[in-house]
Amino acid sequence: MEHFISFKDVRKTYKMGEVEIHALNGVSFDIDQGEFVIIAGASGAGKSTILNLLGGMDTVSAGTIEVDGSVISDFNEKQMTLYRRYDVGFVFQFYNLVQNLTLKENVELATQISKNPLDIDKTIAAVGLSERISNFPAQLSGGEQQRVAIARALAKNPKLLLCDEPTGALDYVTGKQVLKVLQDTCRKEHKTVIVITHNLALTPMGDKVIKVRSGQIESVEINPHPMDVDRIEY
Ligand SMILES: Nc1ncnc2c1ncn2[C@@H]1O[C@H](COP(=O)(O)OP(=O)(O)OP(=O)(O)O)[C@@H](O)[C@H]1O
Repeated sequence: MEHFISFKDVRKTYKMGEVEIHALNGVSFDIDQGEFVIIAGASGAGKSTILNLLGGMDTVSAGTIEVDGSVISDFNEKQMTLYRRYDVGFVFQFYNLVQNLTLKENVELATQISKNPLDIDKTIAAVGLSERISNFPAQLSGGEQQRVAIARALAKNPKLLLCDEPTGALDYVTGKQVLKVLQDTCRKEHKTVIVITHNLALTPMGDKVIKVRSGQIESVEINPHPMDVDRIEY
C-alpha cells in the first residue's frame, strides 16, 4: 500500500567550510494518513532536519521524500513554495503571533494564503478559545498563544501538521492542554500530525513513535493503544 508520507534513504549533509556534518545518514520511514506521530531523540539527533525537509524548508542531499503521491524531494523552488503554502501547517516552540493583530485576525491572516480554508470561528472554538477572539497575543498565556498558533496552522486546512517542540516553552499543565488539542485534532479531523520532542515521556501518546539517533532511525514503533494525553505523566 502507498503510504501518505515516505522517507527513502534520506541523507542530509551540511557543509561548514571544510567540515561536513552528516545530519541525516540514510533515514527511511513511512507515515499513514491520520496518524499521530512522535519523533523523539536527543539534541542534535536530526529531528529538526527531518521536519525541515518534510516541511519543504530545506532540500535533501540524497534519497527521496514522498507526500500524498508527490515526490517533494524533486520539487523545484516554485512547487516547494506552493507546497509550504497550501499543504503544510507549522507549529513552532515559540508561537510567532503578530502582536498587533487580535487572536481572530492572526488566524484570518493565515487563511488568506489558503485555497480551501476552514471556518475561522469553528477552528478557534476547536482549540477552546472562542471567548478570547478579540484579545491580543500579549493578553493571552503562553499555552493560549500556542493554541492560537495551532488554530492558525489548522485554519488553512493543510494536509499535514508539523510541530517542532510545541510544548518546549510551556509548563506542565499548559503543555498538556496543547498536546491534547493536537491529539484531538488528529482523532477528530483525521489530520496527520507530527510532533518533534526530546521528551521520551510523550511517546505513549503517539500512534507511531520514530526514534532518531545520530542521524539515523533507532526504531519505529506502533502503539496499538496510544494513551490519552490526560493519562500521561511527565
Ligand atoms: N543549517 C545547518 N548548518 C549546519 N549544521 C546544521 C544545520 N542544521 C542542523 N545542523 C546540524 O545537524 C545535526 C542535526 O541537527 P538537528 O537540528 O536536526 O537536531 P535536533 O535533533 O533537532 O536537535 P535539537 O533537539 O537540539 O533541536 C546537528 O549536528 C546540527 O548541528
